[in-house]
Amino acid sequence: MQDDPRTHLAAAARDFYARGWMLGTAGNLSARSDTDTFWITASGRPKDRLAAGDFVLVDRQGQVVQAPPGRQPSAEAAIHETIYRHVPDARVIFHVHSIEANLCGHFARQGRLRLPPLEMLKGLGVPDAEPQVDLPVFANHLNVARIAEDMDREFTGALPRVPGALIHLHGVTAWGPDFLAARHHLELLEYCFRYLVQAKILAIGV
Ligand SMILES: CSCCC(=O)C(=O)COP(=O)(O)O
Ligand SMILES: [Zn+2]
Repeated sequence: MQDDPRTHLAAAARDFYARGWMLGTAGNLSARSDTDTFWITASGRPKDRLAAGDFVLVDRQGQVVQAPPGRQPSAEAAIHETIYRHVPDARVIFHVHSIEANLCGHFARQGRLRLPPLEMLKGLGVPDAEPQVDLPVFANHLNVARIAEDMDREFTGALPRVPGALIHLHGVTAWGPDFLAARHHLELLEYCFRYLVQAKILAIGV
């Protein structure tokens, strides 16, 4: 059970819940296996107390392979499926709803949020001296399939330079090749969001 991805996902969810990023059942987490299936949180479950019965196994077409009674996959599973399809080394995906991520959506221009040129960007795979890096920002649609379609279109053109994407007035999604890397990527993006909000309050140009 120790190496069961569901155990790692539940631990990550408790951590993110404690940070205020997964309140009121918000967010969803997934981990891909070698067999082209992924475990994803069931829809509408409280993220501070996930158990094995709160995860659904789905295939790359979004079809349910294994589900505990009464559980449906996250309503946002199509977004995870889209990311796994486009990003070959993404094996873990974390989607959370922080206040700062949602405030930062207001700073986006033309579907892009310019990240602050911080040393921290190295942890997102950007080693440049004076980085000029944008995070893609997608419109939030009631129909999640439309968000996934927008992401599919964008990622078909080019993958983002950093392992993440923002959905306006909704939350951020970050990914990585393993649990630790995905968590670091999420933490670094959330750090950037906090920085941008504080910089705005202090009227510091970024
Ligand atoms: C209360 S959060 C609204 C839905 C959402 O955006 C989310 O991340 C959780 O949806 P899920 O179906 O994965 O529970
Ligand atoms: Zn969400």
